[in-house]
Amino acid sequence: MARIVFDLDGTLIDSAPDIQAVANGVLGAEGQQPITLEQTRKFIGNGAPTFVARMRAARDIPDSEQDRLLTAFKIGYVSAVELTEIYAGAIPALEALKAKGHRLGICTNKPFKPTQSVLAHLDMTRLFDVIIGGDSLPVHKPDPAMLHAALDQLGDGPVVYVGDSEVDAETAQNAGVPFLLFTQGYHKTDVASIPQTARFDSYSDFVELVEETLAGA
Ligand SMILES: O=C(O)COP(=O)(O)O
Ligand SMILES: [Mg+2]
Repeated sequence: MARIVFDLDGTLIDSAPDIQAVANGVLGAEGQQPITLEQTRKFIGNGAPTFVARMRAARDIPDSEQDRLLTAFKIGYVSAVELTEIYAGAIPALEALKAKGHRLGICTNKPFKPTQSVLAHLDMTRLFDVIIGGDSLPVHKPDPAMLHAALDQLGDGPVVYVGDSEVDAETAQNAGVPFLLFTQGYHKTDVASIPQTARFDSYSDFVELVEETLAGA
């Protein structure tokens, strides 16, 4: 049986509307204009500190405000669950993989507490044997240590990593594992230019794609 590890934001859940709302709450309290959903999607991927730095840069807020605004952002982030939606077909696909005996994990740059909150809110915690957040280790993706930590906790067996961004592709390359790219998430460049084993647009044929990838690995 295999170990299948997933990124979270932009891969299993469309969380950008919640992240945008938290960001705009922080900006509003500073007397700043809001950021758009499109900007939010571009700023996601490298964890909360980088998101806040990109948000500040969009509003010309100086570096000296980083720690204060990151603290405010993280406070709002823990309960930011109401606007997030699971991508169509993701839950049946995860359940089918589990039913086949595969072990599933999460490896996200989202901080651990908001990860726990949103997974619990969406009744998804039950699906995963390991959850590693962006602040669970001293380093985060694209450092392969997060993925290695998740894989170690899942035991033995072949591996697939599933994500939506350039950061995930780099993480998979750094860890030397096959990478499946979900094209509907928050990538910044053309999907064809992102290093990948294969890519998919919908979860309807995802289980077959995983089995093919495992067979070819
Ligand atoms: O929080 C982020 O920046 C990205 O989260 P992800 O790693 O689940 O895409
Ligand atoms: Mg992602």
